[in-house]
Amino acid sequence: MSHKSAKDFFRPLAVGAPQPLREIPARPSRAIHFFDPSNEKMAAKIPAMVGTVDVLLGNLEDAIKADNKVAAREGLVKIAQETDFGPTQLWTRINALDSPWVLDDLTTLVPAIGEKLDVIMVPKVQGAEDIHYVDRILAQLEAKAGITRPILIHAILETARGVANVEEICGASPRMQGLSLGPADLAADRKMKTTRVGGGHPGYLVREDAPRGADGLPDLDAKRAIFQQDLWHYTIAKMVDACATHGIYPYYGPFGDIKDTVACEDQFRNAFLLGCVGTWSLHPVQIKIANRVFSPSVEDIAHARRVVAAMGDGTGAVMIDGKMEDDASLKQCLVLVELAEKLAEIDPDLKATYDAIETPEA
Ligand SMILES: CC(C)(COP(=O)(O)OP(=O)(O)OC[C@H]1O[C@@H](n2cnc3c(N)ncnc32)[C@H](O)[C@@H]1OP(=O)(O)O)[C@@H](O)C(=O)NCCC(=O)NCCSC(=O)C[C@](C)(O)C(=O)O
Ligand SMILES: [Mg+2]
Repeated sequence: MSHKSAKDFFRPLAVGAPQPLREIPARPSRAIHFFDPSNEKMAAKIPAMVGTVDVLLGNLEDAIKADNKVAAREGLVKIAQETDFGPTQLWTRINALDSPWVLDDLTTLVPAIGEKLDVIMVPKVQGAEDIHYVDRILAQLEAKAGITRPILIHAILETARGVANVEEICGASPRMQGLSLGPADLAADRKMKTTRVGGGHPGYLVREDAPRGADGLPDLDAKRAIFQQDLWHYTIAKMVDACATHGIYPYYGPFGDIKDTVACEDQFRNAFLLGCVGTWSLHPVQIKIANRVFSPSVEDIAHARRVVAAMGDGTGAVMIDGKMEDDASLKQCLVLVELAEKLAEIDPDLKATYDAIETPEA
C-alpha cells in the first residue's frame, strides 16, 4: 500500500479545487435526519424542519426504490436550491460505488448544489481505495463547478472488510469527516444471525450464576437474572478509536424499531457514552431522542463545572463528594463542558438550560 507524502496530503486533487481542510470542524450533529427526496409528502416537511435538527440528509441509496432513484436525486436538488438551511447542515447519502446510479449522483449534485452540501455519506466503504475514488472525483467536480470549500466525506461501515480497514479509511483523505455504523448490512455481510436494524438481541446475553442450594451445589432450577448485551459494542468502540486517532467523528447509525423509543434511547446513550457525537434519525420521533441523548445532562455539566472550578491550574488532586479528581478527570469534565458550549451556540433552549445551572462553590 503506497501512502502520499506528508507534503502532498493537503494538496487539492484537481487544479482549481478548493484547499483541503486541515481540521474537521466540530459542528453539532446529534441527529442526522434521513428523508426520501422522492417522497413528496416527506420532502414537503423538510423546509419546516430546518433549525429543529442538526443535519438533514437526503437519502439516495437503500430505502429508495430503484424506480425512484432519479426522482430522489432531482428532488434533493430542488429542495436544496429552494431551501435556506441556516444553521442546519445538508448532507446526502449517495448510492453505492458499484451501483449504476452513483456516477450520476455525483455529477448532478456537485454542480447543482455543491455549495450547499456539507457532507456526502458513502455507503458500504471497504477500504481506502473507495475514499480515494470519491476524493478525486469530488475535486474534479468542485474545480469544474467553482465550488469554494471542500465537500466532506462520511463513510458508513457496513462490511466486515470495512471494519477491518477502519483506520486506513479514516486516514485516507483530509475530506474524511466521520464514520457511521451500518448495522443491517454489516450483520448480513458478517453472517451475524440478527434480523434487526441495530439494537440489542434477546439471545445475546450473560446469565447470573446459579445460587448454591442447601447441599452446597448450584441450584440449576433457581430463577437467574439475565443481562442483554450490546451486539454493537465491539464495532462502535473500534470506530471511536479510529476516529479519535484521525481527528474525525464517530456516529451510531439507524435504530429500526421506530416504535420502541425506550430501547432506541438506550442504544443511542451507549454510543454517546462510548464517544460518539451523534446518531441517525429515520423518523421525526427519533430527533428529540437523539438531541436529548447527545447533549450533556444538567447533572453532568453541574459536576463538570465544579471540578473545573476546584482544579485551578489543572494540576494536583482534590476530593469532591468523596471522590478523587485530578488532571485526567479534569480532562474528562472538559470534554463535556466544551461540548455543551458548542451545542449552546446553535440551540437556544439548551443554552438557557445550561446557563441556569448554579455552580456551587467547590
Ligand atoms: C420508517 C418509515 C417508512 C415510516 O413511515 P410511515 O409513513 O409509516 O411513518 P408514520 O409514523 O406514519 O409517519 C408520520 C408522518 O411523518 C412523516 N415522516 C415519516 N418519516 C419521515 C422522515 N424520515 N422525515 C420526514 N417526515 C417523515 C410521514 O410522511 C407522515 O406524514 P403525515 O403525517 O403528513 O402523513 C419512514 O419513516 C421512512 O421511510 N424513514 C426513512 C427510512 C430510511 O431512510 N432508511 C434508510 C436508512 S437505514 C439504512 O439504510 C440501514 C443501513 C445503515 O444502510 C444499514 O444498516 O445497512
Ligand atoms: Mg446499508
